[in-house]
Amino acid sequence: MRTPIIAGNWKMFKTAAEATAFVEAVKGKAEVGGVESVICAPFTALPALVEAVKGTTIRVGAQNFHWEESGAFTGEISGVMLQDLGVKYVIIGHSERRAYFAETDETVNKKTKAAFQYDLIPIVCVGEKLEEREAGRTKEVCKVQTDAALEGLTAEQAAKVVIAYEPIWAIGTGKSSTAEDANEVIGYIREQVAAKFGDSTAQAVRIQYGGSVKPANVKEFMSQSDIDGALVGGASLEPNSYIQLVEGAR
Ligand SMILES: O=C(CO)COP(=O)(O)O
Repeated sequence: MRTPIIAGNWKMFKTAAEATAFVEAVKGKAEVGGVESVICAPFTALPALVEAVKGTTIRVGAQNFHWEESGAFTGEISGVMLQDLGVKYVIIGHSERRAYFAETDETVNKKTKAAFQYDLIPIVCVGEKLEEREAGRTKEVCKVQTDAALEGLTAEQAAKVVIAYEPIWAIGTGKSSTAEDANEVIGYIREQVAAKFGDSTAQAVRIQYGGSVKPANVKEFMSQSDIDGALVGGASLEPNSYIQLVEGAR
């Protein structure tokens, strides 16, 4: 049995004070037995967030990091720094980072491997652009990105990775994939994990759907056989909406 995981990706929203106020509002509510609840915040809000979630089951994630432990990398944050704060998850290879910040399959792989050195659970994002979907290349793109991200991991590490399937055309557009389509692609991604690491690893890996998930549609996605949770942008920013997302994953 895979534990469902709802992760809010706050992107470039919320100050430290706003993050603390958010946790005060969702405490005890966005905590549902059998569902993992993770908030991925901007770096500057992480210390406040780690403090605020103490005594709750909510976990804290970052949205990026550098694979080197330290060095002359101006503006970067390393895994050991996140670990030091008490951060438990990190989003890797979000399509916005691939599109605007030169993230590649290679850097995604370096970061995915590095995450395990610092006890960070990677949430690895894959997904196709609109023109790739229209050209019938969705599965091919997801296979290439998944294979590249997981290259060089042990089966034991791969089993702990969370993969987020986020069709790029569905992000922030209000146009979500149908639950059936998302389930088909996610099932295919699981097959790729099985081909690389074996069946038991593939059965353990959690694969989320992301792209315009909201309280009104989360249950539909969660009712699908291969969808183990959601990575949510816009609808994770408001406390009541976030609570409903976590409740919807039960
Ligand atoms: O990019 C996303 C989560 O990482 C999805 O964003 P939206 O939920 O705002 O579509």
